[in-house]
Amino acid sequence: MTTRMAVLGAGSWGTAFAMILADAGSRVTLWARRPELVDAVNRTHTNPDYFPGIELPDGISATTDPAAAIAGAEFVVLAVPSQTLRANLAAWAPRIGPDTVLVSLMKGVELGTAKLMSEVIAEITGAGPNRIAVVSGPNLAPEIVRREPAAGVVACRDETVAERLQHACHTAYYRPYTNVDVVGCEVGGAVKNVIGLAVGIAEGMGLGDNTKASLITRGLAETARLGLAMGADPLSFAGLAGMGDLVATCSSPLSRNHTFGANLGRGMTVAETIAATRQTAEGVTSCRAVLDLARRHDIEMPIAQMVVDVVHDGKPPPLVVKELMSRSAKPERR
Ligand SMILES: NC(=O)c1ccc[n+]([C@@H]2O[C@H](COP(=O)([O-])OP(=O)(O)OC[C@H]3O[C@@H](n4cnc5c(N)ncnc54)[C@H](O)[C@@H]3O)[C@@H](O)[C@H]2O)c1
Ligand SMILES: O=P(O)(O)OC[C@H](O)CO
Repeated sequence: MTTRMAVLGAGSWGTAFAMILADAGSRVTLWARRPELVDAVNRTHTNPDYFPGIELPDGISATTDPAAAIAGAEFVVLAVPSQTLRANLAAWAPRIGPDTVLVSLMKGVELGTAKLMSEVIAEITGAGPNRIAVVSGPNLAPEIVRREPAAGVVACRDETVAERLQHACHTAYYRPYTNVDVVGCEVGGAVKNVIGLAVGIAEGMGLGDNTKASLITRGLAETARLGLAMGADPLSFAGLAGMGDLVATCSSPLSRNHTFGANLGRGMTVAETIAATRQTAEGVTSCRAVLDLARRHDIEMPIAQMVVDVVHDGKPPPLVVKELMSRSAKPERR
């Protein structure tokens, strides 16, 4: 029997992941807020707002009615901005069945609570860890919709559930690996956006590859420090949701976080950069929540601090670079 999937959120990654699921053989109902977009998906099999000219598989249909999308779905895939998930899910939760698996595509931390998306899902729906999964890894949506080969991670504390999801999103161009370390995969995904901003800032300032490689490597060190304090498996940070995603985000002009940082490094103001960014750059808000999380776990995250200083406290990039470089000397493993 064909598996039914709901993807709630028809932005960049929601649309690309719906394509993966449909290419892997499921029937996918994509929920979008705007009737014009729903109409375009159903009539023309395209999402003109995000991927003009890309033909979506026949297995995808769209609706503005979340209840219609959720009804009968084995997996409900959540693809909205991290900061709106709580409110969205509160409205959707009464429609979600007791056996449905909830899948987070999001890479952010909730501002105010410092909660990971899996924690918000558990809190709002009451779902246990065997019904909450996360997809992460180096998955720039514009490359995925061109069906360029990529690998990803599907994480769930229950390995059999992770394997079911793996099967549901395994295609000729998308190779998902299972992982039971949900926290590690989520921390990797959320913090890489913040490091992507930092690398973008450096690039925009005209700094070169030594600077960028140093930020990536020390960024991974601070990601792992936070993850370990939260109970993550250190090996996850050497994997696709850690190093893999960091490399993609920090090297690609397709990354919204990287581009946002580069605009700031070039001298654009935060307001100008926000105006120029049509899509979700999670690190911009999540950097403050990541720092909050670090404080709660008594962890130092100097690069995340530098990003907050620039993005939220208006410090000029050259000043934060100077501050970062004048920190006291220490052993590499601390
Ligand atoms: N784009 C990528 O390449 C990519 C890859 C992996 C993970 N992600 C993650 O996926 C998540 C979603 O990102 P995206 O790229 O799809 O962003 P996006 O900006 O392209 O799309 C977000 C979607 O959410 C909708 N939305 C915005 N505000 C909303 C609200 N208040 N209520 C309901 N819906 C709302 C938008 O209309 C849009 O359809 C982010 O956490 C991002 O980090 C993105
Ligand atoms: O465009 P970004 O910066 O949100 O990054 C997209 C994906 O997370 C890359 O894996």
